[in-house]
Amino acid sequence: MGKILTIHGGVPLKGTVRVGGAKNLVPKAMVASLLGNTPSVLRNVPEIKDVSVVRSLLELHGVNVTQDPQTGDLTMDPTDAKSASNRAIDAHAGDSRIPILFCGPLIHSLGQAFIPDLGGCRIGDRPIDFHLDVLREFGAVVHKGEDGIRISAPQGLSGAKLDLPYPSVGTTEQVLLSAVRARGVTEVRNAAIEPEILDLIALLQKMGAIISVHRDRIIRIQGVDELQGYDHTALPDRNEAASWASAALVTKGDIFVEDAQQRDLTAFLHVYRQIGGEFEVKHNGIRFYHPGGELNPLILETDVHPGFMTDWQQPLVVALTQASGVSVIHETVYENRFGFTEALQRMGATVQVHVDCLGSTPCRFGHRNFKHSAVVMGPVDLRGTDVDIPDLRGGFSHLIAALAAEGTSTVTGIEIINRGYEHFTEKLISLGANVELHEAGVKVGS
Ligand SMILES: CC(=O)N[C@H]1[C@@H](OP(=O)(O)OP(=O)(O)OC[C@H]2O[C@@H](n3ccc(=O)[nH]c3=O)[C@H](O)[C@@H]2O)O[C@H](CO)[C@@H](O)[C@@H]1O
Ligand SMILES: C=C(OP(=O)(O)O)C(=O)O
Repeated sequence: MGKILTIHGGVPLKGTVRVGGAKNLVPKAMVASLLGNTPSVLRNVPEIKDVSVVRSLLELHGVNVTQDPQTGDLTMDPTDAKSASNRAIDAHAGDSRIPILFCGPLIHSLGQAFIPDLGGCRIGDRPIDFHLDVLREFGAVVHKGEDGIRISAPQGLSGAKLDLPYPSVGTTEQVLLSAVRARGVTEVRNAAIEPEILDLIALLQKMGAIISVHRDRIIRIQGVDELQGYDHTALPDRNEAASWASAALVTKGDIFVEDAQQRDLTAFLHVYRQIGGEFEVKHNGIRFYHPGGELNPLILETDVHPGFMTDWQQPLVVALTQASGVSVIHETVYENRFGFTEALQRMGATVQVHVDCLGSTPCRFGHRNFKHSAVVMGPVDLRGTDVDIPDLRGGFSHLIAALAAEGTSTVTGIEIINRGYEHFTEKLISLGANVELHEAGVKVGS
């Protein structure tokens, strides 16, 4: 039986939380360790589900993974890498999106890869066509089976000239992790340039990779025969930081987010200030707080970096339910990221979702049946209710709405939160939240 979180709302969250290493970098950095011929050391590793899934997959492939009990730093030694049985790999079907990134490294070290069905948040169809297309351009052969995808490269991987249909984060990572040891030069146009991608490039550069980043989203990679292990400290999780910032605004609180980095949050901070949230950038983090008074509504579009990150959208929508007036949000990255607003409406929020592109940039989802724009009217008084967490950020949004609401909420599916927020309940309690966690009828923390 899963855990149940009971939330007694109405308490402003106040105090300090430290964000861990980025969920959207750390598991990929772990995959990169397979490319080296000596051990890699990864620091600032969060205790989240994707890390344990990738650790298990690395171990199945013969990588010796050890963790420092004090610091949590991971050492990954790939010198005895070996093929794993499809059946063992398939036990991780549906757990995470990261397995698709094993393709290049496994082909380089073992000649082939088997990829189980992917997991991740259900916020759209999330196809992997771009990934498979670029792998084919590198010379890989893709066999789609009932249980997963088998990829081989009888002639090895060769550099390619690529132009992505969209600056996909995962596909850009696929290109990097495949091209660094491919024969010859790769050039990728329309690449993603998110901070986590640049951190992955930094780490690959430490391994000996030859990579240059150019203007207009162009990345060039000169393949090399061998790479060494790396010693790298993961960048802090900007999405966790933005989530806590929204929590401060929604609960009328004051949260110091230790290790939050301004340079990775510029677009978020700009919007936060427009709404009427206050922040103070310090040498070791950022303080986020509600200054009192009314919040302002706004018009917002999510976009690829350096735009407003889609993973910030869901928690911020809760803050917009507290703004005085009408806000319009156009989600241009995922076609189905407003499902979470149904529970917000049950809590008293006024949110309408539309299939039209309600923004200045017509997106890939316009004139199709995707409810990818939202109109939010505020301010409203939120009231507690029962919620079942649908996905990572939608779940965080429900939790902060419940924390701000009048009355009690009962939350199931809380395990999903562990995909992106380490020690979540402990952090909430340290911020003064009035919550109780029950497991199979037993209270385990309050
Ligand atoms: C583990 C991880 O890092 N997850 C992040 C990563 O996801 P992920 O790497 O999956 O996201 P992508 O940037 O690839 O996806 C962006 C868009 O491209 C589409 N697409 C992508 C690949 C493909 O083969 N075909 C295709 O159509 C997707 O459906 C989506 O609509 O970047 C997203 C966008 O910043 C973030 O929200 C996720 O938190
Ligand atoms: C969409 C997200 O993650 P994933 O790509 O791992 O599903 C997220 O972190 O909000």
